Amino acid sequence: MSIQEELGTSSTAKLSIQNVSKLYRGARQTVSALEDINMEVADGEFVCLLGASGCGKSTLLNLIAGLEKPTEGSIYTDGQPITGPGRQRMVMFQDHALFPWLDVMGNVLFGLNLKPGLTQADRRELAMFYLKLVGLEKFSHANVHELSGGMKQRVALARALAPNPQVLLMDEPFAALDAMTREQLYADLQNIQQKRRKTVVFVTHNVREAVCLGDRVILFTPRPGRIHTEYKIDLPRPRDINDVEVAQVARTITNDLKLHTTSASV
Ligand SMILES: Nc1ncnc2c1ncn2[C@@H]1O[C@H](COP(=O)(O)OP(=O)(O)OP(=O)(O)O)[C@@H](O)[C@H]1O
Repeated sequence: MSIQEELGTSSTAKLSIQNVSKLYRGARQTVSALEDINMEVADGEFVCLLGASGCGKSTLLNLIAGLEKPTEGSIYTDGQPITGPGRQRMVMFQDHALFPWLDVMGNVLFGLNLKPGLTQADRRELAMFYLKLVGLEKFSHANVHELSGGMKQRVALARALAPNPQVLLMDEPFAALDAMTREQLYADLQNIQQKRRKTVVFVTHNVREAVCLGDRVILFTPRPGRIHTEYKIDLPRPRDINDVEVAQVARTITNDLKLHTTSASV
């Protein structure tokens, strides 16, 4: 594969989640984490999964990633059943999970090293392209411990984007950051999404964050997690989390959410 093909936007991914339930069977109890989930994610769509702690958001993300298997039902990408992890579905977690023994460039190269058909020079060029995209081109030789929390998450984002996956799965990636850093990352992520157009599934329990980022927000009920309501967010982009319109839509969703739980944040 040429570097030009690598840098092209991949654009045929679509997720289909059909009748998915997930039970965790323990020695003493069985937890029903998800029950009869049906949803589709269109190619290039940014979908936020929203709900209180324990409603199964991360479980669904792990099922889409292929890290776990549903107890019932199936998940398809481009019509093919997901049977395990794959390079077309990259995951980014709340904890950056960077390798401390590698520098910034080494971390971004990590996923690229597994890709066949690229020279080492191609890989370095691609890694630098993604470091530029997240605004860290001057930090390619920095060690992980020298970076702020926000910078670490930027490196994690560059590392997830570098293999050019069709689907990006993000599990509360900004939850541990301070408000100002988070706001900058909301702007950057929207900018990156405009340029690289991925199919994104983003887990959060922050209503405003979901409205700020999502094309669609899917609200889950608490255990067992079921889809309660879907909201199409038709606000213009780029959005700022402090926009009045974002706050208004968030207020509507929060009122719905309060009917089911008190532990989500606005
Ligand atoms: N490996 C596991 N073994 C047993 N139970 C689990 C496991 N993983 C998750 N659960 C249970 O499944 C339910 C859903 O958990 P999950 O982490 O998916 O929720 P969540 O909505 O992502 O929560 P949070 O917002 O707190 O991360 C919870 O009751 C949790 O305790």
